[in-house]
Amino acid sequence: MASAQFASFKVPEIVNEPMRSYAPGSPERKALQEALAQMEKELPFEVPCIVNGKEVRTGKLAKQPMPWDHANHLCTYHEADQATVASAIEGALAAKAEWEALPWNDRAAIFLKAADLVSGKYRYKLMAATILGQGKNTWQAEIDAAAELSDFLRFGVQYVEELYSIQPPKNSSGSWNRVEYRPLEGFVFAVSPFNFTAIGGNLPGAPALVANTIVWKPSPAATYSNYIVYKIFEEAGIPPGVIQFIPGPPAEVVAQVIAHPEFAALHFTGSTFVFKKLWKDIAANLDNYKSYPRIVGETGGKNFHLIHPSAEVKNAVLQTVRGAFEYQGQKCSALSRLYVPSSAWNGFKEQLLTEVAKLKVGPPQDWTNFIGPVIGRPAYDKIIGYIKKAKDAGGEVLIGGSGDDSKGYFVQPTVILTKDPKSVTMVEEIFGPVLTVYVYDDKDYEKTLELIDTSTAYGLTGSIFASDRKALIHASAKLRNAAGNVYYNEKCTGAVVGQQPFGGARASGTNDKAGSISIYYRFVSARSIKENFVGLEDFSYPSNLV
Ligand SMILES: NC(=O)c1ccc[n+]([C@@H]2O[C@H](COP(=O)([O-])OP(=O)(O)OC[C@H]3O[C@@H](n4cnc5c(N)ncnc54)[C@H](O)[C@@H]3O)[C@@H](O)[C@H]2O)c1
Ligand SMILES: N[C@@H](CCC=O)C(=O)O
Repeated sequence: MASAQFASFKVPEIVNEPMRSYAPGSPERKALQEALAQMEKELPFEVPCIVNGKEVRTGKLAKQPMPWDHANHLCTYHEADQATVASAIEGALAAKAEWEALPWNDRAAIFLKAADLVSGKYRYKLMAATILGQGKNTWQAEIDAAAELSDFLRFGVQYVEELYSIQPPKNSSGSWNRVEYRPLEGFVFAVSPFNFTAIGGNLPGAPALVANTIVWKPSPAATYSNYIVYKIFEEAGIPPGVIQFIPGPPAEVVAQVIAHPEFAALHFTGSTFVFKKLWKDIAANLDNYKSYPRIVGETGGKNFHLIHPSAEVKNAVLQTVRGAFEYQGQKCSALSRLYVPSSAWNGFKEQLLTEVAKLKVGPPQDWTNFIGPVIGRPAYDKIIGYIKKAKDAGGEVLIGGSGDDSKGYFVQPTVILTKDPKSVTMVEEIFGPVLTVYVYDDKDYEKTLELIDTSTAYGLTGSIFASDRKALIHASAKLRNAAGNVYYNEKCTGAVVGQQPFGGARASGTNDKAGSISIYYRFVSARSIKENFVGLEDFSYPSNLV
């Protein structure tokens, strides 16, 4: 039976998923409340591995504790053992031929349907899992699990449509040139972080959209929300084997997968330390691979706000509060070093401390809390340890500085004043609600630009606050390589798919820009095709004639 053929088609118009307000009395607040109550009543859930569309229960159990109530867990999950990992890889390779052969419009339709399931039928369930399991408040869960995830899926279709349409502009007479965007040979390995449910979906989703098959290891601290994402892919029509869901002990699972000869690409988001380790392990295994693996990794940050003397203080203060403390500073983009001119410091400080004092800390499902828990015991200890190190190095805690781990992992929003712009909390990624301030002498503005550029290994995000346009242009030029996402008079977090392609260079990653067309190039292997229409009459050239 002949299948439908489209030489060309138009994908539906893609727009950003509108954010819902969750204001008191709104239908979305009621729906989310119901989803949370239902989930709290039914937990803990049991999560299997999924290989070739079938649930695998290895019996090797691990828990995803809830960070606001660590005595209880959201789910128990079956950790992939060696046999499960091996069958996930073989199954992904076996599923490849049929997935590659599926017409593009059908693949696109599956992802558009997945987006609608995220933003519709499963919106509140996904948000509830992100709130209870990853400790996001409602607004942060809406940004992530509802809006960003559906945006990744929908805009992805638009970007791949654009990519496939990039064709050679010229043809010699009697011939026709085309470029075919093949998926990579082998399978793609997605390793995702805890802090964004959307990134969990995008790491396997983006390479699958361009016809790769994927082995996906989610973060242990985001297992349940990521499992729901997997089930959404399945309901949307992604065939068995195309995405293999294998939670498990990170180091063991990852080592086994990247040792496979058909490992074709790593799609990673997480810490710089782990990414560097994986890159070295892949390099050490290079002779065993069929192809050169593609390595895509978006990693840590040490993001800055630079306040110019001409900045509008109220806006700079409020953007600083959001940038540093939303989601407890657990965004790769979170603000953690602030540079304020001495001429503005007194007023700035007063407003900053007044606003920070208003931030309410507590369980994420309580509507009034701005700050929830940090993700777990290691994170809590690390953050408290950094506050101590900063104090030991002479830093002055202006507000916060303490935590309470008796029920959940709560750290008070903390502002530290330092006289040393290269002190530990000005240069190392903390990944918690800790902001360090360096007050620069106005006459040292140029030196401060140099400091911002050179004092950390990272290059992810940064913001410049100035009302003087010349100052903005100058600082932006000087800090050109200090951030892959730079903002003017706006906080350094909150990139939106389709609006600010996201990622940074230096130690922050390969800067392949999630949420843009460029990420898709990394997961295709182009083939140039030249077709000749006119046969040769003779092998010799005119210049051979005498
Ligand atoms: N640049 C970005 O776009 C971006 C986005 C989100 C998070 N991040 C970064 O991610 C980090 C926070 O996320 P995280 O705590 O989940 O990161 P992480 O590095 O601890 O974990 C990321 C993934 O790697 C796995 N992993 C951990 N240790 C491993 C090991 N030894 N061997 C193999 N795999 C291992 C984890 O299980 C997880 O799946 C921060 O550094 C943050 O800046 C970056
Ligand atoms: N894209 C998000 C950060 C993702 C990393 O954690 C932002 O721009 O705030």
